[in-house]
Amino acid sequence: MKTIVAEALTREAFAPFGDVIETEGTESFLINNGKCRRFHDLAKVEAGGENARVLINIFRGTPYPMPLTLSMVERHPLGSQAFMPTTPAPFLVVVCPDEAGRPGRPRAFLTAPGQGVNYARGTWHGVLTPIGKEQDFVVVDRGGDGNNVEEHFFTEPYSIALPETGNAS
Ligand SMILES: NC(=O)N[C@@H](O)C(=O)O
Ligand code: NI
Repeated sequence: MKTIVAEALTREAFAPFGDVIETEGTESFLINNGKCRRFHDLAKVEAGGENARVLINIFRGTPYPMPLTLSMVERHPLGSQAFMPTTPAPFLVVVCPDEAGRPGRPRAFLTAPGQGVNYARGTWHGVLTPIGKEQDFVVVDRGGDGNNVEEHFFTEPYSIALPETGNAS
């Protein structure tokens, strides 16, 4: 198996795949008579196709052993998909560039506590991957008619390792 080591998630590194959802380095302004700070327009929500609408969901993810055996990635051709953790624990994000309709070599990112991600429409990604314990996420994605998931199974799985030695499964 080829091993890929996760890198720290940054807005710049993730830009080809979507948005990093965090307050750091973003525009914000006070609302509610100064009692609330709005961190505004952090990610691009896309919902295309017939009868498209935006869904707000909660995903309760079960952790995966590390290093992760990545045998499949998927994408959503009709909309974006955002994952925002409700607890400040890091999780694993895996994405692939698209190469003529097939996923290229995966890239893995370890989020900082509290960071979320928004996969741009059609971005190849691994499924939700918490680390070490069950974690809830607010998930914003697309509902409506038509099929919004395409899966790709690798002929040879990849091993996705965390940057430090914390890869014990
Ligand atoms: N299938 C589903 O809703 N979840 C996946 O899209 C995922 O990215 O985890
Ligand atoms: Ni998905």
